[in-house]
Amino acid sequence: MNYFAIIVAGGKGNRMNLAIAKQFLELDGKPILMHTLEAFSQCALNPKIILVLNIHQHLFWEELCSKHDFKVPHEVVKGGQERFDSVRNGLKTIKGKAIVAIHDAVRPLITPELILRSYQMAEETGNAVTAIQPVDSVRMKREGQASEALNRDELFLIQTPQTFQIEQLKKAYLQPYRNEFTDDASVVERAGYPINLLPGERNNIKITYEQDLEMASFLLKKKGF
Ligand SMILES: Nc1ccn([C@@H]2O[C@H](COP(=O)(O)OP(=O)(O)OP(=O)(O)O)[C@@H](O)[C@H]2O)c(=O)n1
Ligand SMILES: C[C@](O)(CO)[C@H](O)COP(=O)(O)O
Repeated sequence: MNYFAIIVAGGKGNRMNLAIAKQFLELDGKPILMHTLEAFSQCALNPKIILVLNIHQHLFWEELCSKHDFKVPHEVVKGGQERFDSVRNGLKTIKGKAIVAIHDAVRPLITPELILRSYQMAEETGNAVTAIQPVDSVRMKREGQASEALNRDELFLIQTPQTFQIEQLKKAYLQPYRNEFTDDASVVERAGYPINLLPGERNNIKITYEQDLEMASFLLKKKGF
């Protein structure tokens, strides 16, 4: 079997509100994105890595790779307007039978072990979407209505990697973009495939705000990565 990883890094990091997109910010002396690629390069299945980057950042990335003597093999593909478009661009480069993991560049604490489990489960069952359960109580509030308690035992917080047999992804990503497509599972589910959840990791945080970067730095030191 052929194993691929599409690392989506084509975003602008608007919520972080810094001059530089968050995937290039330094974490323990090197860009966040390099930690993420290294984790995939350490997966026992040796996936081929496709990195999706905004076209205006390709040269900057090359410079960063030289500066940090970064040697993890990868192919660079141009990003799109939405995360959905970036994934679709990455997918276009993959031909033939494959298992494809899609992962946010800004989740650098992902472990090679979870990546491996994700490929194994997707190969056996069609797909594997990593998720953890909430520890806080949860309420739903619809406009004009009072808030309502939800049963948190029935709720899951979805992470990446989200890993699929390529047939599912190719069919799903033929659909036009919809606002509710916030991840790959929602796209594949709408194409008619049931989604299988795989226990994720609490440290696999998505760096969205500055506090997340501080937390990632702390967790990295603690784990002695
Ligand atoms: N057009 C886009 C938008 C997002 N992403 C990637 O998808 C992942 C998750 O997206 P998010 O955390 O929302 O990143 P940004 O879009 O950069 O952040 P923001 O929404 O705050 O602008 C990130 O690795 C981001 O680079 C992408 O490849 N292409
Ligand atoms: C894909 C994702 O990380 C799963 O939790 C999430 O949906 C990305 O959302 P964002 O708003 O693009 O960060």
